[in-house]
Amino acid sequence: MASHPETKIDCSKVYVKQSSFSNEKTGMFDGAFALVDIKEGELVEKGVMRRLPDGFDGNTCPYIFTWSNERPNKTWGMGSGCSPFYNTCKEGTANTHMKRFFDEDRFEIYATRDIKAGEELLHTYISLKWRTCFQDLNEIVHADDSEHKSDD
Ligand SMILES: C[S@@+](CC[C@H](N)C(=O)[O-])C[C@H]1O[C@@H](n2cnc3c(N)ncnc32)[C@H](O)[C@@H]1O
Repeated sequence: MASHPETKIDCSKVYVKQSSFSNEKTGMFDGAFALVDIKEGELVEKGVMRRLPDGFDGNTCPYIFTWSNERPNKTWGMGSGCSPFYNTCKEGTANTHMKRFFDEDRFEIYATRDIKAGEELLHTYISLKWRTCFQDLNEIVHADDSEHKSDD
């Protein structure tokens, strides 16, 4: 699909619909999906980040991004395009990775393996383990790990 060479936002390979993780038990929610086959290492989506006002507490909002390496994090951002709709999974299992350019307030999302058209796109949230609003989600994502641990 054609895009302007100077565009800062390109999510033309991605679409958003009801997530494959969504069901009556979890409640209905959306996710980002590959529109076309995407090769390992290929750019999936790129976009810009808009910083939220000082004092905004991102611990309470799951739709915005951790936008610094400082911990505890105080800088949060609103991502363009389909970026807010990517759901998450545990480390090492995601099919995409978000590269964050904090100095330029922009991001690029790359495929970590070949992705088929129609597959849900996932990346491991860097704040999954510590963000208050992800506490339940972190337990869901790592549920298998705790089952294995209790078996030990
Ligand atoms: C950044 S949003 C992702 C888009 C969101 N699903 C939506 O419909 O707007 C993060 C939220 O998506 C849901 N989510 C993300 N990954 C999930 C998963 N693996 N299983 C269940 N829910 C998930 C959680 O509600 C989480 O707080």
